[in-house]
Formats: sequence, C-alpha cells, structure tokens
Amino acid sequence: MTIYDWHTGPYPARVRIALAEKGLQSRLRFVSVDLRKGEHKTEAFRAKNYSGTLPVLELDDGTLIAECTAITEYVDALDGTPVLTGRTPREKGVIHMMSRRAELEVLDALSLYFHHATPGLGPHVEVYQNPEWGLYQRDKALRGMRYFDGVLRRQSFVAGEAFSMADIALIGGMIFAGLLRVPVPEECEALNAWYARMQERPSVRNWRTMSA
Ligand SMILES: N[C@@H](CCC(=O)N[C@@H](CS(=O)(=O)O)C(=O)NCC(=O)O)C(=O)O
Repeated sequence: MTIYDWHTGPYPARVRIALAEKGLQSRLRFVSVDLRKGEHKTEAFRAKNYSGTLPVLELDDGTLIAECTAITEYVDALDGTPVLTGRTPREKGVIHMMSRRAELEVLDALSLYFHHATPGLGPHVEVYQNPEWGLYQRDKALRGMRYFDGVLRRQSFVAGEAFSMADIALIGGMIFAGLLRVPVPEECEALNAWYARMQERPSVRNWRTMSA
C-alpha cells in the first residue's frame, strides 16, 4: 500500500498515528507530496483525490481512499488489535460522532483559519481567502477546545474510557494549534492534561519521523 502525505501535516499525522497504533507502518510506502509547491492541487494528483488534499491511501489493486476517517476505518479493519473505531454498534457510533466533532469544532476550524486568515500555503494555493471567516473559525476552534475540556473532565478519552480514532482526530487539532501558535485556553486543564498523556504514546511521539 502507498500513502501520499506530507511529513509535518496535522491530517497526515492522524493516519500515521493510527498506523503506528496498529503496528502496520512497515506495510506502507510513503510518497511525499509537497504542499508548499501546490503539488496536491495538480491535475495528476486530483486524479487520485478530487478534493486535492492529503493523505490519500492507494491500495495494491489501485483503489484510492482519501479522508482521514475513511483511511483510519480501513486500516482499523485490516488487523484485530487495538480496535480504534469501536467493537460494538454503539461504540462505533459514539467514536465516529466524537471524531467528526473533533474535526468540525477544532481541526477543520483551525485549517480554515490557516487557509483564510494567514498566508497559508501561499497565493498559488490559497486562490480564495476570506480573513474574517478565517478569524471566526479560529474563535470556533477555541470554543471547541473548551467543549472537549468539559468532555475530558468527565471521561479519560474523547469517546469514553478507551483510546480511539476520536482521540487521534483531536490530537490532529492540537498539533495544528501548536503549528499555528493558537494557544489552548489556560482554563482547559483537562484538555491539556489529556494531550500531555497522549504525547506519551510512542505513536504520537514519533509520527513526524515515520516516513524517514
Ligand atoms: N477532510 C480531509 C482534509 C485533509 C486536509 O485538509 N489535508 C491537508 C494536509 S495538512 O495540511 O494537514 O498537511 C491538506 O491537504 N491541506 C492542503 C490544502 O488544503 O490545500 C481529511 O480528513 O483527510
């Protein structure tokens, strides 16, 4: 299998962490797509992913799977342990919901802030920007962090009492916040404590060097 990704990206980090948690990273060939040069927006790459985003997983039969949640669900189904996307219908539903909420309320909001209210990847990629919308998204992400702080005051992990794909999605948001120097609100003690705990996991400590 081949993964098209970018070695410092928050979304690629989600798939790298999932692969490491499953112990499957050695089955992957990593192909770097240079976002700074706009390689992800070329016609050739869009033939792999219409959305022109990373990461994209290419199976040996040529099947292309984009979208971090979809790739993680595929990888999780490959091998038994640990289960990242839930064992029972209830677990699967709650984990998918909380993973999507981490995207909508933190990770994707920070991505929109990056692309609209900062120089982003440069004018050759950021062909449309709305700084007001971008700043609104940064405030949305801060609200989202406060929401997850509340969740993590009541439970050990984002979707309950076990590590899951939902934690990985929120870790992606925290990685993006760090890259953008968007400070986590000081009152978010539970969120900060959870993230410190997450960073002790080898999969989270080492994701940047996985393709080295
Ligand atoms: N919904 C997509 C979003 C993927 C995404 O935005 N990826 C980033 C990669 S990174 O910024 O995290 O490295 C990207 O391609 N950004 C480039 C762009 O949006 O032009 C997913 O979940 O995979």
